[in-house]
Amino acid sequence: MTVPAILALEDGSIFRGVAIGATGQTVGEVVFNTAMTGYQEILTDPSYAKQIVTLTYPHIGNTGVTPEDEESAQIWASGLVIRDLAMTVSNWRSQQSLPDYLRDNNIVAIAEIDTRRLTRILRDKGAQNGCIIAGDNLDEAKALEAAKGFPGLKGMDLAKEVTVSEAYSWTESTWDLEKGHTEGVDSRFHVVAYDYGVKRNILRMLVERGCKLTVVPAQTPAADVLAMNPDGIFLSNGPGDPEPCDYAIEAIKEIVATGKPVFGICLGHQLLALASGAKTMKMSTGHHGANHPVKTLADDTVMITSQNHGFAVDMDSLPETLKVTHVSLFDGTLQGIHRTDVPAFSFQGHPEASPGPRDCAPLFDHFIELMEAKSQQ
Ligand SMILES: NC(=O)CC[C@H](N)C(=O)O
Repeated sequence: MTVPAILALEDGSIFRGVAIGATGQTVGEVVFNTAMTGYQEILTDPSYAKQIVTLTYPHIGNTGVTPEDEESAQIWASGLVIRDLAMTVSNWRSQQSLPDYLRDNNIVAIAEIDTRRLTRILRDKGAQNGCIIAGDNLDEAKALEAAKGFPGLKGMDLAKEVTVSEAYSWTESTWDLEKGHTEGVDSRFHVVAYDYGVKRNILRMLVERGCKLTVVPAQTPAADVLAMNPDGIFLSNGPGDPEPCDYAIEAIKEIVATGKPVFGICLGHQLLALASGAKTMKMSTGHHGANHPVKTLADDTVMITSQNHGFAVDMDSLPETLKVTHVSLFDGTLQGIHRTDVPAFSFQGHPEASPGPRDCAPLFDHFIELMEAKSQQ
């Protein structure tokens, strides 16, 4: 039996469709993601907290879901909007269908939506706050009111909400076709990773490169991290606005001052920039997809990258100690920085992919090189 659903945007647009997840109501910032695959990794990326994701690829659900592809312990996206749900699941790794997975996780989702019309609105007007209601007796006015009532992500510190409560160690490495997820061996470096909403594949790619990982809560003071005497510190991705995360900015300032190697991804990149004296801003549509060209300024090469961010570091605000290393070829925004005075660098996109291309995996190798160089001093 089909259950009806509606999506309302703060600009007054109403879309009617069918529910493919839980019944009920959800609100958040509506953003579009252009990746053709990886809906499960997208849903479980903690950086999507308080966001409703619409996928521009029209046919979704055909490969089902598997616990092996979870990027965190739960779905963090506030909702899902798609054009067409696959009628059948066909993949040897699948353990559950997408609608069952959404219902089990109590996620409200809507299909049969004109996602091209929706994406044009988001592209032209910028990300919109929105509301999905799924169930009988749908009330458009109520959905519109809820969409308008969502305060928006600007000024919202979500890293401290999605982080873990206790520190833990992580030993799982990357996925192998024959072995599944492997365990790390021969760890050469101890890395403390700040969890602002970390994606598992980042941790796996560090383990794969010989790191022993201790993952710590977002609000862990720098002194506690330094007391563990790490070889390097990693700053994770995460949801919300980086600017209000004053505890993180403070801790990063202290850590960077020690001269220990630091690597930041996405929110971690923005926080390293803020801790170095730069400014961040809210973008209009943001970048969400798996095909974004990014130029490496050092050698004029182009990487196709995975992206998921709605804030960016303001290129005009960089202090002298920050050198630009990467720029987006879609809109010229800042994609990477390196400190000129200490071994600290960061990237705005997602080198861990998951989903997406692996062109920028060498950024992880650069972190290892910095730790190697430091250990030889
Ligand atoms: N993936 C991320 O870490 C996102 C960073 C930040 N929340 C943004 O939207 O820009």
